[in-house]
Amino acid sequence: MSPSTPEPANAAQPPLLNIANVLTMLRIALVPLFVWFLLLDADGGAAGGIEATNGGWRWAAAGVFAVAMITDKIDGDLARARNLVTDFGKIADPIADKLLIGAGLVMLSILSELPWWVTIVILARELGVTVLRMVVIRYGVMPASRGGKLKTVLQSAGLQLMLLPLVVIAGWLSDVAFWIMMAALVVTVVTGIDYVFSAIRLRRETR
Ligand SMILES: O=P(O)(O)OC[C@H](O)CO
Repeated sequence: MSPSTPEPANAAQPPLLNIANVLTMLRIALVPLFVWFLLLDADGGAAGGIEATNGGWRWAAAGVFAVAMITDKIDGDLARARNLVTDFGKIADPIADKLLIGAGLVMLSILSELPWWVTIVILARELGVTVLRMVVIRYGVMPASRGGKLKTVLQSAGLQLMLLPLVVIAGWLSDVAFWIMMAALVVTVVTGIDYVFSAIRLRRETR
């Protein structure tokens, strides 16, 4: 897990309104739609809760999630290939990922498909790293590390599988989804600690 390399804030920046940043904002805009589709699919469950009916809306929610995660890959690639990397993008991109993945985790816990403790540990790390980024912004921008990117890939893959009505397709895929989510949990915690060291380094280097 290599630590992220803190970067001093860029003086000369590409225009803020560029295709990579627009895709990031689109990803944020897809979050309410994704949650709405999951709610449309849900029905009254045991003990007054709600549970998935695994109907068409669930497929639609899984589709919106897939589209949003594809924009994550595309905006990163575009930003690097066309020199569109901005400080705004470095901060907004991880936030967009966290909103989408956070919404997915909370919804799966509400639907009793993911233990709340998994959701809480991941959300605590994501919130902590976001706050840390804001706190150290006066020293420079702390971009996503390679470990952080791996964490997002594992979280997205686990969530994407869990969002598909796997019980209907093949039960064993539920186990695969669960273990990917456990791997995501471990990488989430380890990279969270790694960012703390990165922030300390960034502060030391710019003092
Ligand atoms: O580990 P973080 O918090 O920097 O997030 C990583 C991003 O989601 C990668 O796109």
